[in-house]
Amino acid sequence: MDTLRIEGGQVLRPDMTVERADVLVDRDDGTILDIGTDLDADASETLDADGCLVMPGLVNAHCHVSMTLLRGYADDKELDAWLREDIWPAEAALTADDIRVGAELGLVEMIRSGTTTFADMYFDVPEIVDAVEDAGLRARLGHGSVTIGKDDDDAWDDIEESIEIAREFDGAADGRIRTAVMPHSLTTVGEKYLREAAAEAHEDDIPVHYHANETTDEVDPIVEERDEHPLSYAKDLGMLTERDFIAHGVHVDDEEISLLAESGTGVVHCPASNMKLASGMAPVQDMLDAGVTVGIGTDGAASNNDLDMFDEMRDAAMIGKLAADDASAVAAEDVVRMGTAGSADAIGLPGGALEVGGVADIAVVDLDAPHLTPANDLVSHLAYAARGSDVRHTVCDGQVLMQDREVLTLDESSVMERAREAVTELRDRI
Ligand SMILES: CSC[C@H]1O[C@@H](n2cnc3c(O)ncnc32)[C@H](O)[C@@H]1O
Ligand SMILES: [Zn+2]
Repeated sequence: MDTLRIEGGQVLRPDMTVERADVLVDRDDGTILDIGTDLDADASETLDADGCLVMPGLVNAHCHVSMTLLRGYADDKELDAWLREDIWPAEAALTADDIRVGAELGLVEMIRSGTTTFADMYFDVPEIVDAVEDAGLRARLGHGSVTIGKDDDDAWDDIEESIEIAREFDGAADGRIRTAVMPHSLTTVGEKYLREAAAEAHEDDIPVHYHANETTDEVDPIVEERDEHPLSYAKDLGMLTERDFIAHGVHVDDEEISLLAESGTGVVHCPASNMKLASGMAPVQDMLDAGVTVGIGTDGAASNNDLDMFDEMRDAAMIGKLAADDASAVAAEDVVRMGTAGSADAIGLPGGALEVGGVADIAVVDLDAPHLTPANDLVSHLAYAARGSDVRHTVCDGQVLMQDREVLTLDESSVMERAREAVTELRDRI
């Protein structure tokens, strides 16, 4: 058997306790064989975790990974103006090669900061599939459809593309890639298209993922036109089921929180994007109290402006307290759980916890840094003090993606060089 032993570290267990232990991984099937102090001495390969915390790989539950190319391209605007005046015109000029190199750049950033799994909505999805296959991460990918501003034929083509992509690539990369049908939002996709997309997705047991209740500009027109709140509309459309998950969920009222809890629909909280675009403060503690499955996502690098899930957990804790007007709200344990198991549950992928028989998706965090000293409480450090750059090794599906801060699956400097060139040419085209 081909095995990997991560040795000498402290391990974060699913109940948020930390204990001294080694982790033994079966690299043939990518699962955890054992966790303990007396493990079989021989392993095919070892990773040193002395002075480190071994934790589940982080799960970025909502992203547009190729938007790394638009990092810093347009800042300091609210969502609608940002999308219409800057982002959508720039995206119209992106080529398939741009999408590929933007995805690779984002995947390098994720691997470097301990993210092993992500969910992504974009276009030219086959390029993203290839990049994920090479990089070795786990992902739920989908084509984002928009129908406003399109004639009926073009609108149906876009919806059909989302369904076809979801069917074609589900199970790709030895099962590491799963898919979803991804209509962009409840206001940018028309009612009949949403209904059909959800029905077709669910017929094949494929989830639906969309932006919802992100800004008041998005909520108010639905309430005015339909006399119901967006998530009640989504329920009528068949888009609020246990396998589905929404991004943002900022402006949700109590009734909508109950709908989310009853249906089991996941919510991906995107605190940095919500702050940067001044979209609002999501009632995260209320959602947790109601039993909603809440994960965390970075959103794209153009509204964040990085893909570091440690940053995101810290932001989630900070804004969660502000939103609840309660310093005990959205506590350290809560955000670490949301950035790992909560996200994995929301997007319906394995991972998010280190347990025997579970997938070997692991981040090893180097604690030997001034900002992580002293080690009073390691869960507190993960939530409030650690940074993506503290990650020393990243493992996904039993494969080592980064060892001693060297990314093994992608050529980092070549990716960065190609990304710079792509953006020089892109800016000429826009
Ligand atoms: C049609 S593919 C996905 C689409 O979503 C855009 N996008 C990026 N961030 C956000 C956000 O916070 N809310 C809504 N839409 C967003 C992205 O630029 C793509 O066009
Ligand atoms: Zn988004």
